[in-house]
Amino acid sequence: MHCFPCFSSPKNKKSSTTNETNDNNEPRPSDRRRTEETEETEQSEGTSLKIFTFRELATATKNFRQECLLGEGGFGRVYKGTLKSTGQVVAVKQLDKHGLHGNKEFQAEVLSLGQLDHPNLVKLIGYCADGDQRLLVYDYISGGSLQDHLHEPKPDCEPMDWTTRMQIAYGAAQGLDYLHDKANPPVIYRDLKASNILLDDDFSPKLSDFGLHKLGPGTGDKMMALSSRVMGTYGYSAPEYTRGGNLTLKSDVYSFGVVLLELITGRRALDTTRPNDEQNLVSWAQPIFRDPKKYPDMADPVLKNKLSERGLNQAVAIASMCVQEEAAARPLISDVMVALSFLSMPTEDGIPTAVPILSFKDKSMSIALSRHDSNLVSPPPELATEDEKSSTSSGEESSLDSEKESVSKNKYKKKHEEEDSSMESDDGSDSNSEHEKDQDSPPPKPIDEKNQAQSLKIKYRYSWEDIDVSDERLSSKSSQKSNDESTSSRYDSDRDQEEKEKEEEEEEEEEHSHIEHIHSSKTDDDQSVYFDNDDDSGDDNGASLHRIKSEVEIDSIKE
Ligand SMILES: Nc1ncnc2c1ncn2[C@@H]1O[C@H](COP(=O)(O)OP(=O)(O)OP(=O)(O)O)[C@@H](O)[C@H]1O
Repeated sequence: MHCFPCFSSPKNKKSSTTNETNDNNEPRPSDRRRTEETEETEQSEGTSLKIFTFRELATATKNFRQECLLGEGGFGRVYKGTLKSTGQVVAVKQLDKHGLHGNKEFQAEVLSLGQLDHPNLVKLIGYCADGDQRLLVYDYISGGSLQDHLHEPKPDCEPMDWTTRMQIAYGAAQGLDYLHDKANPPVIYRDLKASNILLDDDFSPKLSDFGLHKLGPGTGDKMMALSSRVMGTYGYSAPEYTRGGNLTLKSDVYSFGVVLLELITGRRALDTTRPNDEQNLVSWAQPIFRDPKKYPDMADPVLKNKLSERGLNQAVAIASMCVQEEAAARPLISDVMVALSFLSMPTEDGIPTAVPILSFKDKSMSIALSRHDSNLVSPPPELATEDEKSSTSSGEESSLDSEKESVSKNKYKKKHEEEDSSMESDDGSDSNSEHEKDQDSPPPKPIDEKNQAQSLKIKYRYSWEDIDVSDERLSSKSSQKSNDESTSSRYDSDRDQEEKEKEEEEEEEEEHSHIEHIHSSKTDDDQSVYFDNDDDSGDDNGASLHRIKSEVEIDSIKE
């Protein structure tokens, strides 16, 4: 049993002022007038967002009283409140004034935030823009943050069990996948960390604080110097972001990997109370990633063997993929999400009976769901030592995957081009053709629970691709160039192998003609662009990472 009430009481993290008589928060005459005129809260046109008066929110939070203060973050103070009109309990975020925007600008940003809706995101229910006051009103999430539960548990609270941890990771991955893959345009979270993952009463995670960077300090008319808010949070920020401000969807994947490591180890992303070489969680974990035998030593001691070694190995493997130095080598969050969906399966004894076998090779991650008693796990190729690489390739999972995964980036580049041209219809709708293809294919075949030798194989392929996009939301320009240069040199070296790969491709097609493609949960939209070019470069060095194709197959494990 976990005890959420431990974290339900309001807390004051940074503020020491009492707001009862805070002049700044005094309702303005115009607010009073509006409240008197309109009994009901206005609805923002075309959205479900409510427009609150300052007075309504002042009433809800007892005039922003200290006892209602939940805490203070990089964007301002957050108060717990109860809306008088509906009785709904809300969290009211009062944005700092130095990030102040004009009314129109603020509303445009808020309206786009209001479109985001997913069970694993904290729901924005409304806002207030009155005079120089900017407030956001969210659903109140009663269970506290992951940070509270993992790192600051109350003495009478039991530690979170393994399955719960994996379920939290899975839910957080779903929320992030929504922002990256489903939101249009995609949203880079920027500041994913344990304190921004709020937990509901049933431990369902909700990501908070997303999409606020345009409203907070560091933006707007009164631009501040590069603030800690803009630079993310140390210990969670991807190296490319910390070094040069290069921000992509893969920076979020890095931060996610750090959170997953926290869940696995029970350690903080940054813990200055530990010895020097253990203070930064990722730096501490990197050498261990190379030695799967040491994975059990990484597990949070409070879990005391109440976890499956296989599950642990797989979770560590996923985390190690996510926190790789090279952004391009990190998996997409959608792939991480699929892997975690298996690891988070609840079982009676808390030990999953089916765990995915992951393998990582040539920018490709395969996941096989197996009921075999295999503890095998392979770290990403970038992390494996030469010895490990060769031993992995002779292991069981290698027999599952090696034949398919030896195909190089160039070959997939070619395939992708073919797919692109065949998918583009006259009206430009490419998803329909795939949909039609799906309708023609045989219906999904369920996994046979009794067939121990059956596996579910999900395969994602990546390829380097020349691309020309300019969505600034996908990347900042500053240090993209170095990324592009390194990718294009790799791309060149691949060309030399073209003939060999052609042969491999033909062989592979023959080998797998018998495999029944039962289901594909991915659409062509998944062939997304994850890096954009340096617009200023004007050359064709900009190579981008594409996911070419995902497949889900049921196949027999070869013994
Ligand atoms: N919707 C919400 N429901 C319940 N509590 C919330 C909600 N949003 C924020 N809080 C709490 O309010 C406090 C301040 O949150 P906020 O997100 O502003 O800052 P933070 O996450 O602590 O720091 P940072 O701004 O650096 O991310 C935290 O304790 C947070 O858990």
